[in-house]
Amino acid sequence: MSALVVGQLVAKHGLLTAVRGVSFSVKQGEVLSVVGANGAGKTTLFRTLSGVHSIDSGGIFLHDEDISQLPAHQRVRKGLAMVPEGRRLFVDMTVRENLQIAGEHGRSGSWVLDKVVAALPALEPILNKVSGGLSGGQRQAVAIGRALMCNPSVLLLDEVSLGLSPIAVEGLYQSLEQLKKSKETTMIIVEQDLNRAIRFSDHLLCLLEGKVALSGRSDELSHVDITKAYFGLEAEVLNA
Ligand SMILES: Nc1ncnc2c1ncn2[C@@H]1O[C@H](COP(=O)(O)OP(=O)(O)OP(=O)(O)O)[C@@H](O)[C@H]1O
Repeated sequence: MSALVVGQLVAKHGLLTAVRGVSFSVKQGEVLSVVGANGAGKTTLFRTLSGVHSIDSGGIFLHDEDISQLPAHQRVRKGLAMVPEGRRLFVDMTVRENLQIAGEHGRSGSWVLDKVVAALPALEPILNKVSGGLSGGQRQAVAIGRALMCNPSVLLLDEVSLGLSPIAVEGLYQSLEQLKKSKETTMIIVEQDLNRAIRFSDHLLCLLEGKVALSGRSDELSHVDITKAYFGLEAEVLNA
């Protein structure tokens, strides 16, 4: 069963069409990576899915329900949560308070504080620390924890490893692997590291200038095809 179905989605910034008729679907418990060069439309697509950017046309269906006209907070209540690029935490509050507040605004479900801390072990030693003093990797773990506290059936992760040290990225992806194994949460991720995106996801969608240039099972797509779609190159150029 598909957790999320997106049909012919179009989104604009003024006169510029950033997302041009994008369609895809993700099954419950699967991971989809959205890749593409700078300006390909990934962030606009995510902001449109989460409801902070309005669509021009097309449809977004969460478990068969059309959510495309709902405001962002109602989408969260229906089970669609986003970890935005650049983490926005309440910096004067502790990690625990940040997580608890998120829990009050989402759906009710099995993701309570203890379960979130078990899934993201990096949170345990910092629960009582003020969020403003955390490292980048710690802040990112809190941002993911906050999204989980909303009990999402679909979690959107936009460049979660941006600006983190290699060790922090490794730790973060170990936690995400754990989450993936549980099959409880469908994930759609934007990840700049193409190899990591391929390894971590079940399916891959490559955007080029707002359109789907390539999509398929991550383990069935060749590096050449992905690179070609990513940069809009012809195969002959790559092989030259
Ligand atoms: N607020 C905005 N106002 C006008 N144009 C915008 C705005 N945000 C993005 N764009 C344009 O929309 C297109 C898609 O941008 P978007 O940020 O969605 O791409 P992206 O794939 O996420 O890129 P990046 O990897 O650099 O974040 C680009 O041409 C960009 O210049």
